[in-house]
Amino acid sequence: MSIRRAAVLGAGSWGTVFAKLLADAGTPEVTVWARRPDVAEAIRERHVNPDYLPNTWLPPAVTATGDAAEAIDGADLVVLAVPSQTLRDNLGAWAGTIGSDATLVSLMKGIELGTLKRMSEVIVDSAGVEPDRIAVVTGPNLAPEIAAEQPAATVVACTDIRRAELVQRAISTRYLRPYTNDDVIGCELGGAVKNAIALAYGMASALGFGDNTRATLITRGLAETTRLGGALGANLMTFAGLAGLGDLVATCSSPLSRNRTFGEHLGRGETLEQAQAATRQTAEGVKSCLSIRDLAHSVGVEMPITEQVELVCHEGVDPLKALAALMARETKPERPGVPSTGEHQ
Ligand SMILES: NC(=O)C1=CN([C@@H]2O[C@H](COP(=O)(O)OP(=O)(O)OC[C@H]3O[C@@H](n4cnc5c(N)ncnc54)[C@H](O)[C@@H]3O)[C@@H](O)[C@H]2O)C=CC1
Ligand SMILES: O=C(CO)COP(=O)(O)O
Repeated sequence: MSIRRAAVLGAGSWGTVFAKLLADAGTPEVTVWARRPDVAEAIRERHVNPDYLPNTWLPPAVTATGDAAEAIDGADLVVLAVPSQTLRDNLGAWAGTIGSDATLVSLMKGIELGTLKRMSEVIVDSAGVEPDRIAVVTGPNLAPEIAAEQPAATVVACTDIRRAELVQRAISTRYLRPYTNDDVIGCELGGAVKNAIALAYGMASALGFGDNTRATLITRGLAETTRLGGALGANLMTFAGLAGLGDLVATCSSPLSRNRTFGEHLGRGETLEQAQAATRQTAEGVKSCLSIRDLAHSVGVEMPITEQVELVCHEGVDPLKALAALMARETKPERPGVPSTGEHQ
């Protein structure tokens, strides 16, 4: 079985590149929903998204509309590519038009404020679909690099292996190699938390700290992600894979990352508002650091880097002071509570 018609809801960086990917992998009809009619028209008429990817030509199979119902009509694959914090409202308006056996794909990397839900949980709530119909695509996938067809890998996480394999086939190209994974919780947490850690990494970079500091942030960032995952029922091995370490390293090390770039602005002493004005792009970690911190508190897990990122972003704490607070924490074993032998070694 293969996808005949796909809808991609959201014409930002990743949504647009994902539409190209589906077309390159052989989906005959891919319709993008763009919020702005001029963006829909440019994609439809000129096969380019001038705002986000002006230098990427979109294949003929990709078209666009400003009417979400038109994009969704008859689609057997519905891809959600909007900011995490607007998903519930967006999907609430679209849910009734989604086919009863369509597979939903989540590209979002965030945790909802207030409900503390992962994106697939928000989809279940607002579209009223069973979790088995939702596949999460996540991994080290900076949109501009995938647009340029640079080789990369990704993960398709779904509890229904048949649907995971369907999506895997639908995005498998000579430049993207998708792996399946049944650990939806771990894959979504990896994608959401790495954005908060990339903010810290950006701050440290702008403050002039070198590779020891950066490697420490990546490694301890992964440790706190894994702790949260363990408490929420994820498979801990997921965090050593593409959706965990892979995405964390790509996002922290890339100047293309919006989260890292946002962190650099904060590290240079800008306020949240100044950094927002300077970047004008979605940096998911800025809001999700709040919900991730609250989620961690709700299950009694410590996430010191995420907590300090939240303090810098939302309480105006000086990034240098945040770093000093991390360094002054009580000393402890590297893996507290993990036995010296056993499955987690
Ligand atoms: N850009 C990237 O390299 C990657 C992004 N992601 C994730 O994919 C998700 C979407 O990312 P992008 O496409 O890059 O986002 P983006 O910010 O570039 O685009 C978001 C799209 O959603 C639309 N939208 C709909 N309702 C909106 C509202 N109420 N407020 C603001 N925008 C609204 C915007 O018009 C825009 O077309 C995010 O969760 C991001 O973390 C995941 C992998 C790679
Ligand atoms: O998720 C991403 C890469 O996998 C994109 O990261 P940014 O949102 O920080 O650009």
